[in-house]
Amino acid sequence: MTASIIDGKAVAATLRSQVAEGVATFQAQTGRAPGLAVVLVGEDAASSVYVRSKGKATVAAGMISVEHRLPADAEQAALMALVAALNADPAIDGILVQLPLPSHMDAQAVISAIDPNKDVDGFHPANAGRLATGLPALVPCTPLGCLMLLRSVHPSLSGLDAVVVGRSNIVGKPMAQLLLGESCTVTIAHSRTRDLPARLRAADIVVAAVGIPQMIQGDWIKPGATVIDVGINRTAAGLVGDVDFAGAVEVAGAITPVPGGVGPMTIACLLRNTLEAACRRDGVAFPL
Ligand SMILES: Nc1nc(=O)c2c([nH]1)NC[C@@H]1CN(c3ccc(C(=O)N[C@@H](CCC(=O)O)C(=O)O)cc3)C=[N+]21
Repeated sequence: MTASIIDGKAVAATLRSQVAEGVATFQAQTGRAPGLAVVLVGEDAASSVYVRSKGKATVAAGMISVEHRLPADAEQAALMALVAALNADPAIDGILVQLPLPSHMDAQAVISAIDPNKDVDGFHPANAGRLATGLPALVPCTPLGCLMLLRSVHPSLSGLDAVVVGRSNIVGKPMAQLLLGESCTVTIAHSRTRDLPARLRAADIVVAAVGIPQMIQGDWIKPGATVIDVGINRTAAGLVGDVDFAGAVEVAGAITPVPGGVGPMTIACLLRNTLEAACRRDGVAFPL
């Protein structure tokens, strides 16, 4: 069996055009465009890749894109002051502080300082708690994008066995919450999990978010399973995921490529979340 390739670029393009339509309606209703502020502290390779595509996509969707750069040695207080100013800025609907932050900064304190209503990353404890309790929340972009890709393969996920590999606050934990909300039976595996291959061989859905290049082998995949690869690892061989694609594509039913899978969905979902935050702030209907 050879898996079908899930075209994240195409699904993301559709979502982006839906967001652009929603932005036009929002502008007609409110007389303004949604605004997204991205804050970068220092230089990080992954963050720079992300920011390049994101700025273009924000403007293409008809939104206002604002970028703030602080030097790598900036004081925490300077970043906190910037976040406070963006919280108070009526033209800004979404605030994204690029992670990772330099090690002298307290990332959790910064995330907690963002107005939860402008937290388009969905990383604020208020949004994490709302997601976990089933309340309306801004949902982290990467897991939301993964869910949309899964839905493009499985109109219903109810009762399926899902294994999320990775337990980060950014991907693994919110991904597990979303899958639970879809009535999957969810396992979160991580570096201390015993016999990961055996657990994966029982999984209808695998979401790989470990950050180890090509760690998950093809013969760990259940025949016909759907594999979502969140990994973006730069290696000598180029950009690779957390899954050994060449092996897994021979066994899986459907699989995301790297690049062209989850990455483009993360950016499209960021635009979606920015429109959602703007609609909520202005009390107009969110069309998506
Ligand atoms: N607060 C915060 N939120 C984030 O969401 C966040 C962050 N910080 N820090 C950095 C990481 C990284 N990230 C990516 C998103 C999309 C692609 C992406 O679109 N990748 C394309 C192209 C990759 C390429 O060609 O280099 C692809 O996978 O097809 C990559 C990386 C978001 N991040």
